[in-house]
Amino acid sequence: MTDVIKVAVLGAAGRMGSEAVKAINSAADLELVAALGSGDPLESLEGTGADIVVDLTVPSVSEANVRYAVEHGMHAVVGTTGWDEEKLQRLRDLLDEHPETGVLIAPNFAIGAVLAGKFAAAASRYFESVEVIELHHPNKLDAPSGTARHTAQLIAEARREAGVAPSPDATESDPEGSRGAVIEDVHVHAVRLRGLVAHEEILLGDTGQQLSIRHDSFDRVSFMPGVLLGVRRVGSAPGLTHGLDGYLELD
Ligand SMILES: NC(=O)C1=CN([C@@H]2O[C@H](COP(=O)(O)OP(=O)(O)OC[C@H]3O[C@@H](n4cnc5c(N)ncnc54)[C@H](O)[C@@H]3O)[C@@H](O)[C@H]2O)C=CC1
Ligand SMILES: O=C(O)C1=N[C@H](C(=O)O)C[C@H](O)C1
Repeated sequence: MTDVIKVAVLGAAGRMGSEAVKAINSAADLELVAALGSGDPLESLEGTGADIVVDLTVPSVSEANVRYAVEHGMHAVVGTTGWDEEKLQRLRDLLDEHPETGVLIAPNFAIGAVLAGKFAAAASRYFESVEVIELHHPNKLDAPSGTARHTAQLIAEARREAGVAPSPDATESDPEGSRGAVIEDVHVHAVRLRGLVAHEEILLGDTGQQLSIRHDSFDRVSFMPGVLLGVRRVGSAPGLTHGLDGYLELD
């Protein structure tokens, strides 16, 4: 019989954390050994024997949580947003000092969202224009979403490699910022609407045609297979993996 993986969830009372607790409790090969909320010190992890920390908290604390895990010999699976290039580089530097440890930073755990990003990047080489729209519930703290940022970066990278120019745009005046955020030359628009969960649409346009690639998470259970995949894989994937696609055979 293979060993059971011991898992600690940070942000366990949150929307994602509470789903993750249920998913881990339902998996025969995983054991939930700690479920921490905002009042609980990280030191409560001591003595739990946790192999993996799952971070589903808020952007302001996620980096410190992951550093603590790595420095205490635990792998980490991270869904929390806010991991910009500076934070990622600091994490790579830390992992260089802990070469056995794995960290997965997953902007989106839903397989459909991962595929939408990959498909959009591939398609964006063949279209003159591309823009990203993300749509979420109004309780979301950050905008644009981590997923939309990641998608824009994948698109920008694919277009750079293919020598595609930035999308044409004749806008001369936009005092209210109607054209959205610009992430590596890709415009990203954020909608917050009661009733929504997590949605992303990538619009690709060229003369006489448009391609739309859309993903909808209607329920947070959509993220759980990805969380469980991360938990099962991170211990055998040392270093930093940015994006769940790093654990999938998609290329
Ligand atoms: N990667 C993915 O697939 C997904 C990522 N997310 C991201 O995950 C994060 C959490 O999202 P939600 O669950 O919707 O938010 P939420 O606000 O419902 O949950 C966050 C929880 O973290 C707790 N918390 C805050 N500081 C803490 C600390 N120091 N230690 C432990 N717990 C702490 C809060 O009290 C709260 O219960 C966000 O950054 C969100 O964007 C959300 C959905 C999917
Ligand atoms: O806050 C959310 O809800 C979500 N956050 C992640 C993001 O910012 O991309 C993932 C998903 O979109 C849901």
